[in-house]
Amino acid sequence: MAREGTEHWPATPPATALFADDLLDGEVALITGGGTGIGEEIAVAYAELGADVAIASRNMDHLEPVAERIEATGQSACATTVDVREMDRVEEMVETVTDELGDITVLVNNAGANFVTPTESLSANGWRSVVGTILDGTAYCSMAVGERMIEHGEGGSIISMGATNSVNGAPYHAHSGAGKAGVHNLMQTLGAEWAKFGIRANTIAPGIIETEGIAGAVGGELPEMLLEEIHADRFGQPADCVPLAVFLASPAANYVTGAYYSADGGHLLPNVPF
Ligand SMILES: CCC/C=C/C(=O)SCCNC(=O)CCNC(=O)[C@H](O)C(C)(C)COP(=O)([O-])OP(=O)([O-])OC[C@H]1O[C@@H](n2cnc3c(N)ncnc32)[C@H](O)[C@@H]1OP(=O)([O-])[O-]
Ligand SMILES: NC(=O)C1=CN([C@@H]2O[C@H](COP(=O)(O)OP(=O)(O)OC[C@H]3O[C@@H](n4cnc5c(N)ncnc54)[C@H](OP(=O)(O)O)[C@@H]3O)[C@@H](O)[C@H]2O)C=CC1
Repeated sequence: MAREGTEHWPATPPATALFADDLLDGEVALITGGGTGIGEEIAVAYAELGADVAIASRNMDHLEPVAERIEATGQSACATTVDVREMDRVEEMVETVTDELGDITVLVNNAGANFVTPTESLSANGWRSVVGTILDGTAYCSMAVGERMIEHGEGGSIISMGATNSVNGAPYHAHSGAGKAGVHNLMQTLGAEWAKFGIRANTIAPGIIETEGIAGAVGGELPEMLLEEIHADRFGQPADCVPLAVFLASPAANYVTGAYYSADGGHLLPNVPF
């Protein structure tokens, strides 16, 4: 089974082959969870298109190599540790990024957590660990960055990673699905409330994207049987999520807020005729 691309569902080309190379000139982007998986792809693509890029997560070992990739494009990088579940740490992160790179104009709430478990086996701490990262983390980062965007007075773009598991519910994803549903609702609220400040807030919902994170979440390899539910007949790659993230950060999306875009190869579309 081809994973990178198939005849009818080819791999998504690199951002530099799709967008003008100065599209994000002058932007300062902060990407939480930017040291791995989808966040890493977005971080490097933003830098290749002219943005200065900050990346933040709990483990500096994840961040340093990506900071080097960002700097290799000629843009400035900032790598700083944070646990997005703690508001004080989030405030420190925003302070550090602003001091090092200037006012943040694009926030990507990409830090995420998941593990697949029967709900009857989920402990309160397990619930908090995932919902805290997904929903509290997205809220804390949006509030801390949004406050500064409002003060700065030049608008901005907030992009959050949702997930298709939040749309219809998904067995064994109680914490993740509920948290991601909250993320989309939060982006809609911020899109409405902060429109008067020129701040846009949108959600990208990846389907099943092959990353080490999801492999860990399902306890190993993605089961091949999942492909039966995906019309594209391949799992997604991190690069499949990048064009939406570039679009939403760019002036091409100047009239787009509160929107929800899936990149899922048709995963949510019915596959039976009834
Ligand atoms: C369609 C796909 C949708 C979305 C996909 C993605 O997001 S892919 C991206 C995915 N990427 C990532 O997930 C990357 C980030 N993920 C992580 O850092 C960890 O996986 C984390 C989410 C557990 C948080 O770590 P941490 O150090 O903060 O926490 P901790 O280790 O201290 O555990 C806290 C509690 O959770 C419990 N628990 C844990 N595992 C299981 C399990 N399998 N089963 C049951 N329970 C489990 C653990 O027992 C404890 O509860 P207890 O015993 O005290 O009552
Ligand atoms: N892969 C998939 O199929 C799907 C992914 N998504 C979402 O896409 C996003 C990226 O996922 P993906 O790239 O697959 O997975 P990864 O596990 O690679 O990415 C998650 C990132 O979040 C960081 N992170 C986790 N917890 C925290 C925390 N408490 N504070 C700060 N950073 C944290 C991790 O870094 P560190 O360990 O250094 O803290 C890591 O870089 C997530 O929001 C995920 O929920 C949604 C649907 C499907």
